[in-house]
Amino acid sequence: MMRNIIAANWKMHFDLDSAIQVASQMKDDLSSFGKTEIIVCPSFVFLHPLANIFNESNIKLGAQNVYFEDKGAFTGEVSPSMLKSVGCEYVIIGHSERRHIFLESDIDIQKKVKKALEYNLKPILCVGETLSQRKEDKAFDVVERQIISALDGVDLNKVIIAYEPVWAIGTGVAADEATVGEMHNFLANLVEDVPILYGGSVKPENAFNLAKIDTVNGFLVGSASLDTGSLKRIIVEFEKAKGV
Ligand SMILES: O=C(CO)COP(=O)(O)O
Repeated sequence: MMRNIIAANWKMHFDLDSAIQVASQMKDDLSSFGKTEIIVCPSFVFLHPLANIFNESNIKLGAQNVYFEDKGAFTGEVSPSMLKSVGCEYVIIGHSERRHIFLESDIDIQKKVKKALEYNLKPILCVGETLSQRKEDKAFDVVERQIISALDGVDLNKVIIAYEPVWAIGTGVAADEATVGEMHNFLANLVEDVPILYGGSVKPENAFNLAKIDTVNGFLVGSASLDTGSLKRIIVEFEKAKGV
């Protein structure tokens, strides 16, 4: 049975007080979900306090980035062992905002995936095409290249993939079900037995229909994950669609 996973990407939101408040609320409100794995990915600076909150709950902790060296003179970077030491189990790697705003290359992302796994930190690898790549009919080539490059020689058992079409992120309009289904089926053939999440404007209103797609094994949720109520409704819709 494929795992069901809902991951929350908080991006660069909240201050310490509000992060603690929302996390505590999530711990209380989301503890009844047993069939869906829940992963919350806050800013680096909130990882440690949130690890204490989620301790002994069903919510796991993820970071939003990691560096590909063990340690050393890399001002401003965060190593996998640092993340492990504060109770982090997962890490988002290759998010489109990292690729496009911070110019991370496929090679950077490959190195990050490998280094994370060396420390038993589980990567949530993000892939996805831009609008112009889709218009030029290159979506499948782009996503395949991103996957093959990032996962070259990697033990797939510990990896989660998130398909996030860049043009659907933060727009309020998710990719339609046919588009998501087509890409998820393609990915499921490319990397068998790896959970594949969809991300890009997931909200309570579209979660059910997206979750109806067999090869959608969960969601990576941005803005709708900042509010416990909407994240809970997404999980409810997801579980309803999956019949779990
Ligand atoms: O980038 C995303 C999750 O990683 C998606 O963000 P939104 O859900 O805000 O579109």
